[in-house]
Amino acid sequence: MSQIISLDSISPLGSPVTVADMRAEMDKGGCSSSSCGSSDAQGDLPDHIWDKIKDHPCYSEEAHHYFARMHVAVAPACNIQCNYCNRKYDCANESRPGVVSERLTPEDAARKVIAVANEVPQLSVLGVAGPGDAVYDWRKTAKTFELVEKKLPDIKFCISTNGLALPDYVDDIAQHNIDHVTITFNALDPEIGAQIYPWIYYQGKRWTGRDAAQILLERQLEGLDALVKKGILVKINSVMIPGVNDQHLAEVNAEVKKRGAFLHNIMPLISDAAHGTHFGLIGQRGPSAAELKSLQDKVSDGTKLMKHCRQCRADAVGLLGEDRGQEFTMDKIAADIDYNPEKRDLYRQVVEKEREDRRRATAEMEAQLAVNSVSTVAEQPMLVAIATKGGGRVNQHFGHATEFQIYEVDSHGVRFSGHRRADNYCVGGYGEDDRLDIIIKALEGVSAVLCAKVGDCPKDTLAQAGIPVLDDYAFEYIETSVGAWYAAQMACGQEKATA
Ligand SMILES: C[S@@+](CC[C@H](N)C(=O)[O-])C[C@H]1O[C@@H](n2cnc3c(N)ncnc32)[C@H](O)[C@@H]1O
Ligand code: SF4
Ligand code: SF4
Repeated sequence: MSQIISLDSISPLGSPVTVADMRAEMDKGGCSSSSCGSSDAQGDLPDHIWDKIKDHPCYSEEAHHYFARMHVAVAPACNIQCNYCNRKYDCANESRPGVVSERLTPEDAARKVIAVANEVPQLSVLGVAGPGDAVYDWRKTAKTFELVEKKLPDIKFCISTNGLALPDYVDDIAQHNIDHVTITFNALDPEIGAQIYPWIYYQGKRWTGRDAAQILLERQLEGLDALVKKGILVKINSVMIPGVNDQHLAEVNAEVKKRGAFLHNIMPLISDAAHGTHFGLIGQRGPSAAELKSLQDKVSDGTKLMKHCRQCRADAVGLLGEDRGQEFTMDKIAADIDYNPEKRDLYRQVVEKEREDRRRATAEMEAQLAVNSVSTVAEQPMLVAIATKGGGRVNQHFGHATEFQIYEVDSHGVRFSGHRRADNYCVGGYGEDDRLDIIIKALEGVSAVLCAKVGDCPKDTLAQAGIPVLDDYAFEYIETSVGAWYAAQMACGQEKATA
């Protein structure tokens, strides 16, 4: 069968192959938020590890341009309390971990996975990230995976845990083909841990203070060691809490790296009195983008860092940075539903080609940047913000972006640096003018914004704030666009210097 396939023929969220396709797509006004990341290739990774991560949107920056995750909220119970967590049910419009619209039984969850797989061809990972603890609530987590595995044997399973129950379930985790486990690990020092965890429930007893933190720490390390021994990839989540553990997280990074964690994800504390958490109520602030970046830069020689985490809800669906969960609430899912693999299979074929093309174009651009470099002193990398709705391209209207991908560029190349949220909901703004103020604030330190299209008004307002917004690279690959923009800045600088 010969068939012409483009990513957008499969999903409007993918990256259309031709510029005309892309313009048509944009004109439809698609408004999904974006994906992110810089290319990462196999490098020194052995084949069996690369196979586990190459299509996992959280374990591979490159993959998260193309692949989606879904969380099913089957595990409501938790055995500890964190000062930053409030597990809300029935909440459609808050975007943070622990929040869900509806709790599911394993049977409902399995139906929902099939419904999503039929509609979202990018789907590659099924995760249980609460709203409580996937390992403490193990029976429901395991049952869900058992049911799904029968219908979608190619989907990857992923779980998140605070680690307290973990050592008791490592064998079960391995038996259920779970290749990816996240442990939240906020402190090696029990004095610091005691400021984060008011209590834990362990061996039929409630523990508090330093003792609670010490037990949790020991169980987390035991669980990490056991998983590494079994060859299961472990991601460590650490919540960065200024004045509590921010100065301590470099030590955590060194320890988890030493013990064989695959990735370290240092995430900012999300804190607001309206969330009803202890930290929110006492006014504990989260870190600024600059503080987070400074810590990430400090430890980036250590365990590989995840910088593209979106701190998803426990029922999130879609590419990272978008949440299509409300399209798949249980009232919209048929009682009897069969899986049709056609869209996912087609999508994977197209993505393979697109990824190869992007990698080649990026390598060519980076070689050119190095050739053109005239710098003899250490360069300060420049930051460029990208409006993208996935596919690794500059393909989103400025006005539709609820977040921007931030890339660093210098003559050594283009690197993904993180994302900055700029939506009204997130930062509490109202109205268009307010929104532009919020965006300008969110883009602090950024030298330019690249997008698919921008209106005159926002373009002028951002220009006055010293941030040019350009649509010259519409629908091109992100890395090649950023590289071309940087080369133009350098050429302009040289012209001025010789004039
Ligand atoms: C909701 S938890 C569920 C999984 C598991 N119970 C755990 O804590 O690892 C998922 C992740 O969200 C993080 N999290 C929860 N509330 C947060 C907040 N207010 N700010 C930042 N991260 C938060 C947790 O630390 C954890 O890494
Ligand atoms: S362990 Fe996870 S679910 Fe439990 S309170 Fe902490 S963040 Fe919330
Ligand atoms: S919370 Fe972070 S690690 Fe988990 S699914 Fe979302 S992006 Fe991936």
